Order: sequence, then C-alpha cells, then structure tokens
Amino acid sequence: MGRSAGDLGSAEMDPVRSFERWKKKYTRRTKWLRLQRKERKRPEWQVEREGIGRLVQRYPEINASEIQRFSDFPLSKKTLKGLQEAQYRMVTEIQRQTIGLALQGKDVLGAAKTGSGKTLAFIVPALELLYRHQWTSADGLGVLIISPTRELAYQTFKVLRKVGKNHEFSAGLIIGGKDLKEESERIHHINMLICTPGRLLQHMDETSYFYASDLQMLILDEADRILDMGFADTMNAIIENLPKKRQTLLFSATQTKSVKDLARLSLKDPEYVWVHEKAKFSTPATLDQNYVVCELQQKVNMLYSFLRSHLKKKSIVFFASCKEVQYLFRVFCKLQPGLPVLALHGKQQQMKRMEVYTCFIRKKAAVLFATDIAARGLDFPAVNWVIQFDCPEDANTYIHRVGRTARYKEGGEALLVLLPSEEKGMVEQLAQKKVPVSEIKINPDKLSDIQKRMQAFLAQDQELKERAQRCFVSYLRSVYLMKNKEVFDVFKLPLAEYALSLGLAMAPRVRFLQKVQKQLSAKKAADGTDHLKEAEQNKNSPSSMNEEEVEKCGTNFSGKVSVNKAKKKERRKEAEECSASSEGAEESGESEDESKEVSEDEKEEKEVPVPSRVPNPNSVQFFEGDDDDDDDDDTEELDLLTVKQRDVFGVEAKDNPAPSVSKSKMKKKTTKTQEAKKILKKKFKVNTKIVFTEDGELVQQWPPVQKSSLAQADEEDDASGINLDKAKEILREEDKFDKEEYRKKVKEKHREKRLKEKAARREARNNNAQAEEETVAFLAHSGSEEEFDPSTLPDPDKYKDSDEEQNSESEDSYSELEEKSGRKKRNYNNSTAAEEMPLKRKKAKFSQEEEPCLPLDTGLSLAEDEELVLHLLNSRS
Ligand SMILES: Nc1ncnc2c1ncn2[C@@H]1O[C@H](COP(=O)(O)OP(=O)(O)OP(=O)(O)O)[C@@H](O)[C@H]1O
Repeated sequence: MGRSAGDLGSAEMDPVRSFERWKKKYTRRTKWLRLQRKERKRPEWQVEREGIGRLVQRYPEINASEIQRFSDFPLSKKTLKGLQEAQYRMVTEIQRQTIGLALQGKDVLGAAKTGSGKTLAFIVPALELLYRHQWTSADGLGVLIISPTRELAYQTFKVLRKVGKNHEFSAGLIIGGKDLKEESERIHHINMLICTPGRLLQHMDETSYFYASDLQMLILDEADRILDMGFADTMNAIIENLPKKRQTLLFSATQTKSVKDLARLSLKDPEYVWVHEKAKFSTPATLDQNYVVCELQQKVNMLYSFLRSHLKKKSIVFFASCKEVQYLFRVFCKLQPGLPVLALHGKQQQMKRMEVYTCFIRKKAAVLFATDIAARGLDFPAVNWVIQFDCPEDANTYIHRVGRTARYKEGGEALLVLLPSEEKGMVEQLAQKKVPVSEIKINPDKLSDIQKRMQAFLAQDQELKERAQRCFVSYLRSVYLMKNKEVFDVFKLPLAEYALSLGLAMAPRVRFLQKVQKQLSAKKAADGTDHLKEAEQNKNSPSSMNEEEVEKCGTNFSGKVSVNKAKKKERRKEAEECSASSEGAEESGESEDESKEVSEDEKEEKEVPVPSRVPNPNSVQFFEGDDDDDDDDDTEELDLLTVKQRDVFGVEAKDNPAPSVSKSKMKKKTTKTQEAKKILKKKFKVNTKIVFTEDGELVQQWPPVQKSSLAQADEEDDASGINLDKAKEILREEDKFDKEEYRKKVKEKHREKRLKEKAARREARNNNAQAEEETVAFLAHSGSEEEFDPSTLPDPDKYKDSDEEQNSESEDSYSELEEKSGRKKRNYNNSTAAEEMPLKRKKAKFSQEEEPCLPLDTGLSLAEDEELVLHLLNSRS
C-alpha cells in the first residue's frame, strides 16, 4: 500500500511523463478548437447534414437484440435530449423491435399489448424522418398521424410535443369540434399533423391550400379500428389524396391482418412485428381479470355497491351507449356514491370532453362513466379498475377496454359484468383470444338496492325520466345491433325488470318497431309466403350477420309478426291505458348524426299510427307516446325483439285478433269541427295564455289586457250602445298603447340580442385563443413539460399578426398582447433572430401604450374615487 503510493508519487513527479501527458492534452484541445473554428465557418445546416449522414450510415447496422436504451439507436441529439428530458431511457419491447425497422425506411405493422409503449415506437421514427430530411415549416406536411378518437389524438400530440420539443418543425392537432376556418388558416404551416379521420377529410375537401403531396410518412394509431368498417369510406377517400410513395406505420394492440386492408394502404413488403404473439396471454401480465354473472335488473345496484366499496380508487366504467352514460351519470351524481363521478361520451361538446379528460387525469380517486370512445389508447395514469358494465362487442374491444389499467409495468384490475345469456359465448371468445378471466360471485348481502331512490328521482324530474327511457331503448338497441348473436340475445332480456331497475315505473315503448312491423306485414301480404319457418331458421343461424342479413332476418320474422298481430287489440287497449296514466314517454333521438333519419321516421310515423306492443300484459307495460326517435336504423332488429317478446310471454294469436292498421287510423281520425266542439264543451278559452309566478301571482296575459282609461270607461258604460266616434278613439288610443308596448318589446329584444352577441364574441375570442394555443406547436422550445403551458405555444402566423396588430381594436389587442407575452416566453429559448424581431417591436409598442393607461392611485376608497370623478366631470361640464 505504502509502496504503491510511493510509486504513484514518483510518477507524478516525473517531469518527462507529465510533459508528455500535457502535450497529448494540448494537441487534442488544439485539434478540437481547429475543428470547431472550421465548423463555425460552415453553415449550420451543412454541419447538421454531415451529422445526419453519419447517423444514416449506422442505420443498416441496427441490431434490435442489442438495443437496451434509446441512445443505442442512431438517433439525433435533439430526439435523444427530448426523450431523456421526458424520462424515457430504456426501450420497451415494441420500441426495440420497430424503431430500427422504421428508421431503415420500412413499412411496419406493429402489435403489442396495451400500455406497452407503441406511441413512442412511431413518434421517434417520425421525428427522425423529418430531421433526416432537414424539414422546415416551408416544406409543408411531412408526417400524418391518424387516431380514431379526439382524445387519443390529443394525447399523442402531447407526447409528440414533449419528445420533439428540441426539433424545429411544427406539429398540429386537427380534430373535430373546433372552428374549421381557424384550423384552415394554420394547417398549411404544419409539418406533423395529428388528426381524426373525419376532420382530416373535411380539410382535404374544403381547405383549398391543404396539400399532402409531399407526405413522407403515414401513421395509423389503432390501425385495426381505423381500417374497420366504421371509417372505411373516410379512409379510402383520405388515402386517395395521399402520395403512394411514402412510408406507412400501423400500430395497435389488436393488429389487422387483413390483406385487403394492407392492399388499401399500398404497403410495400411490410415488416410484421407481433411482440406478444407467442406470449401466453394477450393482456398485460400485471392485470387481474374477473367476471361476474349478473341479472340485467341487478346491474345498476351492483355498480353502485361496487363504487361504494371502492371510494379511494380510480375506475373507468364502460357502457354500450351514450344515452346510458348520460342517464346513469346523472343518477349517480344524485345518488352521491362518495367519490367524484365523471362522464365521457361522443355526444358531449368538444370543450366538455377535453375538460372531463384532463379532470380525470388529475383525479386520484374518481369514477369515469364512458362509452368506447375511451376504450382505445388513452393513457390515464393510475387507473385501478376497469369495469365493463355492458358486455363488449368482441374480445378485441374487451382487450382495449381493460388496457386502460395495468399500463407500463403498473398493476390493475378488470371486472366484466355479463348477463347469464352472455356468459358462455363471451367467455369462449375471450379464451380464444388468450385472455385469462375467472368468475367471481357477487355477495348478495353486500348489494345495495337503489331502485326506490331512483324512482323517487324520476318522479321529481321529468327530464331525468325521459333520459331513463332513452337509456332503456338505447341499451336494447345496442344489444340488438351487436353482430354476435350467440352472445347478444335481446330476446332473453327481462325488459320489465330492467325498466324498473332504471327507476322507471313501466317499460318505454319502442315506437319505431311498429313502423317496421307495418313494413313487415305489408311485405308479408305482398309475397304471402310462410316466413315463420325461415324466421326460426334465422334465429338459430350462427352469429355474425352483415347488414343485408339483418334485413333479411327482419323480413323473415314478418310471418311471426302477422301471427302475433292477434294480440294487437288487447295491447292497444293497454297502451291507451298507459298513456292515460300520463306515463307518456318518448324514445327521443338526440343524435345529431341521425337527425335526418329521425325526421324521415317522424314523417312515416305520422302516416301510420302503429299499435304498441306488450310482451306480457302482467309484467311489462308499454305506453303510447309521441316519438321522435333516432333509432330507425334498428327497425328490423327491434321488430324482431317484439316478436320474441311475444314468444317469451306466450301470447297466442288466435285469442286476440288484431285490429287492422286502417281501422286504427279511422278510430283516431276526428274532424276539425269535432275538435272545436269538444273544446267549446270544455269551455276552454282559445288563444289565451296566462302565466303565474311561483307565488301564484299573474304576471302576463295574452292577449294583453286593455290599459286605456277610455276603454275601461267604455266597458263600464255598457248600456249606451255603440258609439262609433268613441270606438274609433278607443281604437286609436289602444293602437298608441300597443305601439308603445311593441317598441318596448323590440328594444328589450335588441338589448338581449346585443348582450348575447357580446357574450358570444367574448367566448369565441377566449375559445379561439385557447384553441390556437392548444393545437399548434413549434416543437423547438424548452421549459417544463409536466404541465402544458399554452402560453409557450407560438403562433405560426406571427408575422402576419404583427402587421395586422397595428389596426386591431383595443379589446383584441388585449388578447393579442397576452398571446405575445406567451410567444416571447417561448422565443426566449429560441435563438432565431427572425422570430425575435417582430416580438421586440410588439414589446416596445406594448410598453408605449401601456403606460398612459396605468390606473391613477388616489389613495381613496372606490366610492370616494367615484365621487371624485363625478365631481370632476360636473365641474368640467
Ligand atoms: N420507454 C419507455 N420508458 C418508460 N415509460 C414508457 C416508455 N414507453 C412508454 N412508456 C409509458 O408507458 C405508458 C403506455 O404507453 P403508450 O400509451 O404508448 O402505450 P400503448 O402501447 O400505445 O397503449 P395502447 O395499446 O393502450 O394504446 C405511457 O404512460 C408511457 O409514458
């Protein structure tokens, strides 16, 4: 020990050796300085190009099996820095296997379990591709990322902004629910575009200066969903607008293998990467999966009881339809289960959707009621439970839904609620897809019954009751529309009990069924064949049906319908009773998409009043009500439902001959004279509207009470007969009075309109500012990435803005100034002189304008200030 220290000491002392060491260091440094000087002389882009050349040279050597970290890939410093700052160092399996292939320019089909990091597997190569091409904002659209939902697109945008923040090119988010014009103005500045299919196509069609002709890379996130039937037409149209020569990456947890799909995308020898193909299970190993078999009428109770016993957890509950979410969300808010309840579905406004999305991300304990718009891709942190309240349409949907928990090495639990009729088919499907689920039982002692409370809510709230009715119908429709008839049998559902479990006193009538019934009977009359047999055959035929088959199926049941017409009369009677009991409900349609169909339906329905159907008079009551349903798509199915209901409850045709449609029509028709007579009998005053306050005071009358004194005097003096002059005068006075009233009303209306417009303008300004900030970003900026700070986002139109700014009004300039201060913040980190210059000008203007406007501090109170101002004004005048 002592000796070695001595040796070391002598070596340090040796002047020759230390001189040699110094010389080496000196030569290295001078060499480096020379190189630096040389590089400084060359333009930056050239240095970058050389660096790119060196990276590209390493591409063929990429060996996936040797990759452990992102830095093992030949990636640009900018990307690596972004990854590092976002705490991404080690690669996941899908990233290890696909990033190299994508860098090499291959088309890739990547599949890996949910939560395994597929997003970075396509974002990293996308950034590198544009970097490699030294893409600038003038080069237009280079990368297109398509996501099936707005929330997923937004999430991907966030990841891109985080990882790509050191790159210079811009990224943009184009999703529905925002101002198209606003987006149009910005779209041509965007180099990396993240969008939903519908909105993208809209821009392709309507934005004249939107070009995708230089597109280098197309990425489909959740590719199987985007390529499925739902998006087929839109995607075909989009693909037509894209150049054929491009790189394509497809990612999903349940990848498409359809040759047809791949041909549509014109992939060139794609590389298939199925990371977990040989894995024992297709869901994350850290996910604990169970299912319970629960009667339909117990499901709401079960959910409530579950939430009550998981107050400290974060859960997502999946439902089959928007209307279910809407209704149960409201009811659960009223029930106050003890934790925050949120709802996310496609019928919400975009702003609301975003609000709910970010709110749920932040919450530690909460429950989110959602439709399948939240099933794919969303990366909510720390979700403990995924509950599938309604059975998913297939095993793939199941996999995506449960994938919202147990993400990236985290644990999670999933509970699937199955009806007895769904159990066998679904469990088999899951087993085929290598999903390990085991059955657990509900403890009946722990089940709270909330039916009575729900009934009380509905009794107090008509709107809620209507929502319950829509929820009922919507659920039936969703079950019927499911392709897999082995799992989903709408005829096995206990309708009356289900209606009760939703808090309804009786099951709503599904009116459009009647329309179909009419169609079916007409068809039957036309061909006169025995469809009953065929119907039976169809009923037993295997699951998956396409639309044509569904139609055929509906037709086949027409025979049975006619048999069951026998019960019509009885049912009509009951239905009338129901409607008399004021339980009138509507199967109303809210869907914007379906509005056209609704109006058509209504038209037809007006033509033909159809009898209501009651499967079993003792157990279920349907009632008449005016429908403006949006469910005409389901006509065949729901007719089928009616047929089966009758079967289930053993209704015999011969005992109850049905009234014909024409008869019912005749029965209902009354002439106008008859109606008028009826009204007269009841001593109704027509065209009269009287409004009372809550305290019972009269507030308004129509027609308005005559106010002129002359008229009053005339009324009192009824014995004098008709005095024409007086009458004229009264009329003139009344006229004056009416005109005055009218003027007042118009004034009031104008004032209201002005106020409304003002509020709308203010809101639009706020929204626009927010939308601008949230949807376009230059990736090159630094700062905290933990929370998105909209003020850090630049405005691609800044040069244009700076000119326009001179003319802008004071109100606008305020919001612009806010914007500019944000831009300044970002540009502080960006060293390009071109970007900074206009900002400096703006800043100078800001300070000049701002100073005279500073409030004068008088040192007085507000009231005293006001008094002083009044005094000054008075003395001036
Ligand atoms: N290399 C990595 N290191 C650390 N965390 C990572 C890495 N890659 C991804 N993650 C994290 O894993 C989580 C899941 O990633 P991501 O959303 O990309 O999964 P996914 O495979 O796309 O899931 P899904 O199939 O549900 O869409 C995210 O929170 C992400 O931040």
